[in-house]
Amino acid sequence: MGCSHNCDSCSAGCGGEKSLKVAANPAATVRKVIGVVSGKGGVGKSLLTSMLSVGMTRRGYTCGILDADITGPSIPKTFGVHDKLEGCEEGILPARSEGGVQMISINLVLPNEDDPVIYRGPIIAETVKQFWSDVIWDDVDFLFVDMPPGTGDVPLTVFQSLPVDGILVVTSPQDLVSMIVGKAVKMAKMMNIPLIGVVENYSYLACPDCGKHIPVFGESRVDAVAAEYGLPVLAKLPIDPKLAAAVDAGRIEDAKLPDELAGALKAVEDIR
Ligand SMILES: Nc1ncnc2c1ncn2[C@@H]1O[C@H](COP(=O)(O)OP(=O)(O)OP(=O)(O)O)[C@@H](O)[C@H]1O
Repeated sequence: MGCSHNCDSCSAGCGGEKSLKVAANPAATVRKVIGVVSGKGGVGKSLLTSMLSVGMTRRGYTCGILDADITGPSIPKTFGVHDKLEGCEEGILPARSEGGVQMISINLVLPNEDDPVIYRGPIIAETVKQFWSDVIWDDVDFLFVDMPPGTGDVPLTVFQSLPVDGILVVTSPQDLVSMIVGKAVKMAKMMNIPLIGVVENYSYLACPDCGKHIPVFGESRVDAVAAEYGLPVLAKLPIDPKLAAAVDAGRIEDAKLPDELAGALKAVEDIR
């Protein structure tokens, strides 16, 4: 039998290694929690998180985003959400995009969106935990957690504290793919978190005149590396200026998502 993470009511006698899992808000319902991680900044992790939520919402699921990138939050802006969060006696109510994506982000709490977040590590970790324990997620099928890059404090907190059902690793052709995927695989294994697969972003640019695929950041090596770790490559996403413009305008929900995203959406759907 798997660990229930409740040592108080368990008789397994496994040595008393207490679970660090944090209980969700009693009024919240979240069916699956998916982490989106990357080895370094700027590879498109937040855009992928947003597109997965939009894509799964279009497939009829209720989606939420927990923006765990506390010092570099970008999710609300991508969805054009600027209202401050509200609460009730039971907890914090997530903000909602026009399309119904629920979200929580430090940017929805700060007096001004461009205020910097100057928190010490332990405060950042507590904030992320509160985004789980205090928020009344409303009947969410898939909660995507946008993680800061790397394998630092916040990913560790998320993996230890939240019931993560799987993670997606985002890379770019430029990345030191082998090392980055290797680190993510090892961390996930150490923390007993299933790896769903790898998504390569910035794979190519389609020439607007002839449609030829130009590998702007070099030839991809993601297939060989993913195979080495027994992981599927779920998508190779193009550089798409229209997507960048939609993000900048806060209109990601109006954007045409790349066809290549279908593999990643299916992989998420399959973990139901
Ligand atoms: N495939 C793409 N086509 C066009 N623009 C993209 C693409 N992927 C990402 N971008 C743009 O590149 C910028 C960086 O992307 P994003 O913020 O998603 O990266 P990130 O990995 O989350 O970065 P950080 O580590 O800072 O959180 C954004 O402006 C985003 O809109």
